[in-house]
Amino acid sequence: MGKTQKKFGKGRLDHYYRLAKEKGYRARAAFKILQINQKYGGFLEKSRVVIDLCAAPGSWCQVAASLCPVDSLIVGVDLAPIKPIPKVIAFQEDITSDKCRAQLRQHLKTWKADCVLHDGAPNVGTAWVQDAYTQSELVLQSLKLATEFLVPGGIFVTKVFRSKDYNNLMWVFNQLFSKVEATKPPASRNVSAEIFVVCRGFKAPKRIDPKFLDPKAVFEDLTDPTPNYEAKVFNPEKKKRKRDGYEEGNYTQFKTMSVLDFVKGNDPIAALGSMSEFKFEIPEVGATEEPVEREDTEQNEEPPSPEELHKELKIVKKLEETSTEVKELCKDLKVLGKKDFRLLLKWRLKCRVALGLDKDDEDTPEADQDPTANMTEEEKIEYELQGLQDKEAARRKRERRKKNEQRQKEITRMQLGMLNPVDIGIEAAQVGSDSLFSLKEVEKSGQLDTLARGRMNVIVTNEDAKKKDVDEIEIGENSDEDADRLEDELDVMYEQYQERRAENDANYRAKKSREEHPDSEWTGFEEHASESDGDDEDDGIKFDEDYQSSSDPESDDDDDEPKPKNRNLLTALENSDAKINGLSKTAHKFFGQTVFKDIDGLDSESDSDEAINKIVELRKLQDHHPKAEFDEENRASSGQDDRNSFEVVKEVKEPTKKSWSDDDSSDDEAEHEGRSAPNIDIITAEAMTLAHQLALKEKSKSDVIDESYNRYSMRDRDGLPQWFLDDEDRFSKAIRPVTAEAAAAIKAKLRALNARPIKKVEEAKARKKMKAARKLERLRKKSDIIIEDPNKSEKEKAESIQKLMRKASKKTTKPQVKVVVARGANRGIMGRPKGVKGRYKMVDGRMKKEMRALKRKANK
Ligand SMILES: C[S@@+](CC[C@H](N)C(=O)[O-])C[C@H]1O[C@@H](n2cnc3c(N)ncnc32)[C@H](O)[C@@H]1O
Repeated sequence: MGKTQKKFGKGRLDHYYRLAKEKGYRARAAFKILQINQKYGGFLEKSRVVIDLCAAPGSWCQVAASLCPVDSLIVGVDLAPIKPIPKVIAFQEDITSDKCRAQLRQHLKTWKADCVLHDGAPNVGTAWVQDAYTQSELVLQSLKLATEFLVPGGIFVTKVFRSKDYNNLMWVFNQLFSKVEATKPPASRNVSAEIFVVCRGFKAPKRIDPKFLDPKAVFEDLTDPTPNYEAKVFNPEKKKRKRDGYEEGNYTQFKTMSVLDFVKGNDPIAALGSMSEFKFEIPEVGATEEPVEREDTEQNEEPPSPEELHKELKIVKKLEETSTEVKELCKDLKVLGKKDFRLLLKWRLKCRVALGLDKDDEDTPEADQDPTANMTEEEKIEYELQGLQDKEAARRKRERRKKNEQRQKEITRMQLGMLNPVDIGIEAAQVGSDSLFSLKEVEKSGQLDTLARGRMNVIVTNEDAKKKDVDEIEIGENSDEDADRLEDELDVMYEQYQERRAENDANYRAKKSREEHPDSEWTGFEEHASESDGDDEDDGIKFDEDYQSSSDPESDDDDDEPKPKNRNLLTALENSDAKINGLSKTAHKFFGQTVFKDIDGLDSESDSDEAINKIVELRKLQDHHPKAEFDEENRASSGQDDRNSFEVVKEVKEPTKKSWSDDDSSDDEAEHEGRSAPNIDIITAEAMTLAHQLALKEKSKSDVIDESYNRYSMRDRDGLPQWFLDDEDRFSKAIRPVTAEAAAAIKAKLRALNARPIKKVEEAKARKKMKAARKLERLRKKSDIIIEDPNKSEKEKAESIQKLMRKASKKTTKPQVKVVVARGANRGIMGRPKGVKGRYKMVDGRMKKEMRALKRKANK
């Protein structure tokens, strides 16, 4: 098989490749040094001694041999053998070895080099095994040789790669040379990360700090001193293969640390991010791979003795907070989640208090570290005021959070039917004032009976009545402030992580928007109560608008402003004139829908809930005929209500069979327009299975309701962080059965959906149709005129119409535009080019190429 030539990237055999062949250079790299030499004043022409490090196959040596003065000494060295070059001494050696240095010395004798060239790159030669050094280390090694052999004022040319080490290298070059410039000769491919640094004016210091030439010192000095371990929680680093091997002296990925170091260290997050285990042992000297800076011991202070450490460890172990859970968590830090980290951080704070490193907020005598000691009277007052304000704000925030959590919990329970109103009152009273309301308030307002009798949506709280109790909650929480702060930071990071995900992941965005606009079913009045502008008088209890805004546990966190205090606990609304024909506004709106318009008697004042219940029942029976005449008997008004029955009323779709059908044509959509409930489309195999089961009467409604009460539906979500809930929603959910038929149905449905033309095509077709219709209309009008013309005979009329029709059916073709490339005879001419008829367009020959290049650039 013949050799195939690569056409792209580095493998492309380009202009310089051919030129090198032409000129007899061993590599196209020759042009790089030629161009550098030209740019920097032809230094090779003035060099009598040149050392070429990493010279194989030897093109730089060839250039040097051709440019340097006739009797110059040119020495080339490489790991790979270099075929002999006239006027060049070449030998095979590793430039990082002492042997190489010795050989160079041997060849140079007492001379010094005017110029040291280095074009080394690991893994490009043939000596793969020896090529252990990284490019930057190789550069530093070559610099080392250069500093040894260069004359004062000499030139060092080296190749470097743009990497994180680049700046460090440049810094070192600048210390040793008076002029340092980076350049990329045209012969160097743009796709290559290489650039060349030309260091002129070697300073030839008498003594060079070995650190300047020590790869460890040069490349590690400037590494980020404080890695952000916190960020690692939500921004895990992309795992890279350890191509460089293990860290020096650390041949394991499992890192341990003594709990004492964790507790005493001032960067617990770093420890949590980098360690694998916290050991309940005293720290050995040098045992931790990453030495921990301690807050408690000053740099020059004596380290604690082993006895002291034992004592401290004992205290930590005996601490009440050092639970089995904490111990287990310490065993494998790499598998912990945010909640576990938080627990460990809290535990650390407690340990610090126990070890006397921190003071417990509760018994900290403020005078101990009185920051106001050096303040003027005015400053003191301001300081105190500020402190009070901060405290008040924090208290309010905590208070609201707790309140909301409690409310949320109770409302969820009530919605699930787990509580009746009396329970709520009792529970709230037990919990304290930080709940929905206090029973005393209810009693005072005289609404206790009303409350106990009926079902309610929301109970309004009286904020003032609670204030005195809130202070109690505050106790013991100050010590958690640090943990709170960390928690907040993590929450912010989680939000940012979600934003980033939303930006990059279209599926995620779609899912979110589905969550925001769910195709929820209408489940009765209560769900919509909050939307009805506080008109939900069904229970005789006013819906507090404030409540609505504060019921979102997240909404209040940023908002420290106190809410308006119009929270009268209960407001009797029996006499409210908001009722319309005996129905609440919501109910009135509902029965105002077209499906009810033929049902007589709904307007009558005597129509009460029982009649409505009957409607519901009737509709259930009639299912297919919602607009059927309502029996006279059923219209009779009757006694008192059982409002709960509304909750199960669902909108009945007209043709029932269509609700399960896969046909979602536009006609169908039009049919559904104007209805209150959305056109529910079955898109998952689970839903399809359920639909089949319901349709085949394998399952009843009550079965479905029963199934919805499972261990997942009763989950307590209050107070849990969003990231946790998101995870739960993803992984901890009921697995619904799927039948093969349902899966096949969904598959077929999706196939049909995909087979449909896209919107644009449909639109284009519609436009075409519309144009044709207009044309036809115009023709019709014209032919009408012809027919009505009294001066024409019937034959003439027929002919004229036929002519019209022929003209209309004639296909019109767009005039073609001829593209003329402006080259050769056409270049630079004004006006129509010779021999071109009709419409034409002059184009630049390069345009196509350039457009492509621009596109490529934009895509990068
Ligand atoms: C890009 S080539 C040099 C091309 C050369 N300048 C020319 O014009 O022909 C890089 C060379 O660096 C050499 N090299 C890599 N590591 C080396 C080392 N430690 N000691 C000596 N040579 C090394 C490789 O063997 C390879 O031949």
